Amino acid sequence: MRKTIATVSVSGTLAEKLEAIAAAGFDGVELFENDLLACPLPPEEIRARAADLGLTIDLYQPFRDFEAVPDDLLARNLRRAEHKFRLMERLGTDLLLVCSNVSPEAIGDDERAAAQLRLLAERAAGHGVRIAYEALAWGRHVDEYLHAWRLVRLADHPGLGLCLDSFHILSRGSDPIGIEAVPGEKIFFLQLADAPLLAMDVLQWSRHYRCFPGQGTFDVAGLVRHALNAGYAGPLSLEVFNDHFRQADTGRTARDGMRSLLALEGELAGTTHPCVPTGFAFAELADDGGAFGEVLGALGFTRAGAHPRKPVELWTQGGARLLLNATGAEPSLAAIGLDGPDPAGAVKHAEALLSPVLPRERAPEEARLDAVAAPDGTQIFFCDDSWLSDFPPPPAGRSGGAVTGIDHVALTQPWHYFDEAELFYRTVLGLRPQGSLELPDPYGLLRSKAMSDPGGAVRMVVNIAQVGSGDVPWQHVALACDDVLALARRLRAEHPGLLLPIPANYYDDLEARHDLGPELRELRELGVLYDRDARGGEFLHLYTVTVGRVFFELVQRTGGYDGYGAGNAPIRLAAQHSGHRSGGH
Ligand SMILES: O=C(O)c1ccc(O)c(O)c1
Ligand SMILES: [Mg+2]
Repeated sequence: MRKTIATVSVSGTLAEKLEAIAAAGFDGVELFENDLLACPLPPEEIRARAADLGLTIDLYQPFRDFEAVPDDLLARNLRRAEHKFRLMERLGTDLLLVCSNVSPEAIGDDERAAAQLRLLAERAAGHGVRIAYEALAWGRHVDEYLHAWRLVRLADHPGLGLCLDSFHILSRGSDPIGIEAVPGEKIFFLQLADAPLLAMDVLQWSRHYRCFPGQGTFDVAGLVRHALNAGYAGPLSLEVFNDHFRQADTGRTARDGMRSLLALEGELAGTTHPCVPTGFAFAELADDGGAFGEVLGALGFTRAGAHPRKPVELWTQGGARLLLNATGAEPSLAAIGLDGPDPAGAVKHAEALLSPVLPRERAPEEARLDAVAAPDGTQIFFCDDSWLSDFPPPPAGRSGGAVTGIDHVALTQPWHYFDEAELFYRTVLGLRPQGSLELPDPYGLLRSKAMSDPGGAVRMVVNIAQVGSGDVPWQHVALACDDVLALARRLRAEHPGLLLPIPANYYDDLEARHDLGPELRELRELGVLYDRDARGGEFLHLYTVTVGRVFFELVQRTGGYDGYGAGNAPIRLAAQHSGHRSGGH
């Protein structure tokens, strides 16, 4: 299907927007009036610029507060419209979006509204222009798409049809099934936006929080399916008003929009995700050649081998595999390896969704591994077992340590790319969002979203870099343990400075909330955090101090616990900040 996007959806000047939109592969744009008014180029030149870039101008918008007005106002509104029609001729576009009247002067009279819309369509036809009428969710009298359709039917003019906008329909909880009753040729345009579920006035919600399909909670694909069933054959057009998108990189947002439409098309075609990962193959830590060794040794990891030609070491414990890559960089989490049934297919899928595929020679070892860059720059490798053969076989026998594998990894996104990250993990890796949280930090608020495969084998937590709190871009690797208390006991005895201290107040409160009995004393002594879910599943966890940007979490899940101890995160954040500050930062 043709893919278009409203110019309001991305940042920049109109010239920058058009360039980025074309580069992302869109076929055309909805030209937003403000972008035109603020543009120094005459309409003919905008038209030529778009054409040079291979873009059509599919629609001009919005035209406001036209219908259902007193007669004297109608004359003025028609004069305003005439000006738009002439402008549209110069722009070479033939579809004008008219949104339902929000003015207090509008009259709640369908006959009047329809007659005036018909008149508008007649005048427009004289300029080769058609009218797409859209019900805004906050329209004065028309705020529902089926009401708009009644007016269009009543007006009965071939140049008058509907503009359907998924936000206005789904934000009000209207059932989109009614779209199927509209003849496809009367749906002149289809605008798509998703949104997070927020309890607020629809106008504020629409103007600030819209996002691309797949980034929110609406079933946008389901709505599109109804439009296609009705016979709609026009473009799929993104129309997003979003405070973050207005500040983000233009090209990046445009590519993200295209990724969203490609994924939506895949959903419509019923293609299931080809390559959901089945587990963590490894996490790769970059350091300056020794920063992590001491911590990993203390945690019970063994250095299983070194790469014959690269400064990369493999450290293992149980099923957890960590690669230490002496790049000379600040200690950080550089890459994640994911196991899956079809690594080559996974890369092809990622590439089709516009993920940057990283050059082969940047693979951490010789096996033919492909990687793509996640939105925060972390390399994601798609693996089978072959990479292990680059290392000498690990020593036989179990290490006897408490760590059994990697439970989850947490990455930090720049705050204006949070939605991009969610879409990436959803569509490229096939993970599902588990929940979104806002966690208090001593110096700000941390937004956090957990994503997981259906079986919980691959869990990723996406955090937003904190604004106004010193911008600490921490990342962490959480290691699953079979006896976290035993490990904590050993670490407290042998490496007293390694673990993050937890305040006594936390345990006093824990005692009040849960009847933990003697276990509480042990948690308190060992500085282990605790959480319990509604079904009695339990989570015990603790943290190491931070090395560069990275810290380790040690976790133990029992009874089907599926969360991340979110209630404890503020305690951890405060402890980390105080460590940083007393540490001379
Ligand atoms: O917020 C608005 O005013 C507005 C304008 C045009 C649209 O197509 C829309 O969905 C909203
Ligand atoms: Mg709209």
